[in-house]
Amino acid sequence: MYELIGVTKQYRRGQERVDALAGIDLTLEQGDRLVIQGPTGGGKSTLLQMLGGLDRPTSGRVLLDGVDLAGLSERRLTAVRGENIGFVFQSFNLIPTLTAQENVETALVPLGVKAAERRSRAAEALESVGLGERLGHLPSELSGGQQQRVAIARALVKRPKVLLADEPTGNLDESMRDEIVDLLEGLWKEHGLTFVMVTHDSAVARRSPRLATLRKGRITIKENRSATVAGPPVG
Ligand SMILES: Nc1ncnc2c1ncn2[C@@H]1O[C@H](COP(=O)(O)OP(=O)(O)OP(=O)(O)O)[C@@H](O)[C@H]1O
Repeated sequence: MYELIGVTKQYRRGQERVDALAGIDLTLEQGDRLVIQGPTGGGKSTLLQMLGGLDRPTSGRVLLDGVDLAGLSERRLTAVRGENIGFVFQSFNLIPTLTAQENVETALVPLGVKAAERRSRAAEALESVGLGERLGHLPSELSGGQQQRVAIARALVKRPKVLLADEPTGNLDESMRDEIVDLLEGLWKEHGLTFVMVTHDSAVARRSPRLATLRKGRITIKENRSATVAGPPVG
C-alpha cells in the first residue's frame, strides 16, 4: 500500500542545508502498524508529512496504492488526503467555537457528504470513541483525553485507509495516555487501518509489533517480538 523509494527532504535555514530525510526506503502493507521513535530533529514529523502528502519530498517517490503522491497536483493531493488519510496530532486542533459533533463533521465537508449524512456519521464516529453523550459539548467543556477522542473521531469519520498520529499522547497524563492508546489500537484492529504513530513515549512504543528509529534522516526498522499486541489485524 505504501512504498517509499529513496525519499529525501532538504530544508534551507539561511545558508545552511538541513537533510531532514536522507534517503528513506520503506514498505507498509494495508493493516500494518509502525511506531516511529528517535531523537529530536531526527526527521520523524517530516516522514509523517511525506506519508500524509502534507509536504513533498526533495527527491524520491512516495507511492500510496501505486500512485506517487509527489507527482500529484495540489488539488488531487488534497482529494487523496481527504479520502484516504486521517491525522491525529499532539495538539488536538479542534475548532473552539464548534461542538464535538460539528468538529467531526468538518472532515466530511470537502468530501461532498450531504448535511444529514454528515450529522449521522459524526454522531456514529463519536459513539465509537465513547463520546456519544458529548455531541453538543464545546472543546473547552471536555477534558484533554476527550478532546483527543474528538480529534480521533474526526480523523476516522471519513473512513480512511491510513491513520497517521504525531505524538497523540504528548499532551495527556499517564492514565489518559493509556486510554487513548487502547482506543487507537482497537480502531486499528477493527478497521484494518495502516497505522503509523510517532511517539517519544517508550511505554507506548513497546506495544507496537514494528519499531522504526529515525536518526539524522535515516531509518532502521526492527520487529518487536515482545509487543503486547502482536500481528496484523484479523479480517
Ligand atoms: N520547515 C522547516 N524549515 C527548516 N528546517 C526544518 C523545517 N522542518 C523541519 N526542519 C528541520 O528538519 C529536521 C527534522 O525535523 P523533524 O521535525 O522532522 O524532526 P523530529 O524527529 O520530528 O523532531 P521532534 O522530535 O523534535 O519533533 C530538523 O533539523 C528540523 O530543524
